[in-house]
Amino acid sequence: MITLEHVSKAYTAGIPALNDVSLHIDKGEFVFIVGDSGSGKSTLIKLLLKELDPTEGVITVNGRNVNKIRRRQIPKFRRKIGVVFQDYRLLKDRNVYDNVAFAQKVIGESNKHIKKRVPVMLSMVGLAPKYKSFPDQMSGGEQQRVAIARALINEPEILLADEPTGNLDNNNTWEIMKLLEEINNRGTTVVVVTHNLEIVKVMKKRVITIKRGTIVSDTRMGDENAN
Ligand SMILES: Nc1ncnc2c1ncn2[C@@H]1O[C@H](COP(=O)(O)OP(=O)(O)OP(=O)(O)O)[C@@H](O)[C@H]1O
Repeated sequence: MITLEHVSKAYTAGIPALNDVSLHIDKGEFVFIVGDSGSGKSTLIKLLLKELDPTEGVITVNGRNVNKIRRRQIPKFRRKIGVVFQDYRLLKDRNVYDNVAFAQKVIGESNKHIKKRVPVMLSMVGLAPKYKSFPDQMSGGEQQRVAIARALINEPEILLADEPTGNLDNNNTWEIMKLLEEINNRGTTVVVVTHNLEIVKVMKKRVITIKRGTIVSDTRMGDENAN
């Protein structure tokens, strides 16, 4: 599903942001990526989305060698990857329905299909009654749910979440984590970048820790019992 083989990324001369990283994430896994600020987590996400190219190494996502994807093939490649960010990135001048529908419009889905599909996604994230609300009228947790619905509406195989609970209080953080777990239980591979070690501890998933651009540990549920 996701494979990195000896991947490095240097922005400038000096210590690379990622340094000889190899990892494999299987279809259906739920993985946390943790590490201090500046350790290379966002760089890794950008490489997976082909927003950046590696300086060295091979990246495979959904069976495609990302290095070999041509510029014009990038939109199609990204369709199979849902992404959510800390700051939600919703369209402020569009309501909830339109924000979610937008992801389908850009890939040319028919209005008929969109009208059926958007309410299904909004129900899944618990926001069906709020379809007419605008982002500014919603809590952070609700906005993140809209972002998740938008990320999933085109049925991606992978959901990448970069600090999805970074702006949320404790309650909303757990609600979003439960939702991500549910999405994973339905078969989507979920990769969550976070600073929040509390959630990582409680969720008991695979945890990849990055330090100064290198993977320093990769543990699975239950491994931590040894400590
Ligand atoms: N566009 C860029 N140009 C030059 N250096 C960059 C660029 N983006 C990131 N870096 C550097 O690469 C390293 C890794 O950054 P990255 O954003 O991947 O870290 P991070 O783990 O996501 O940090 P944070 O948790 O603060 O978001 C840092 O030293 C950062 O300063």
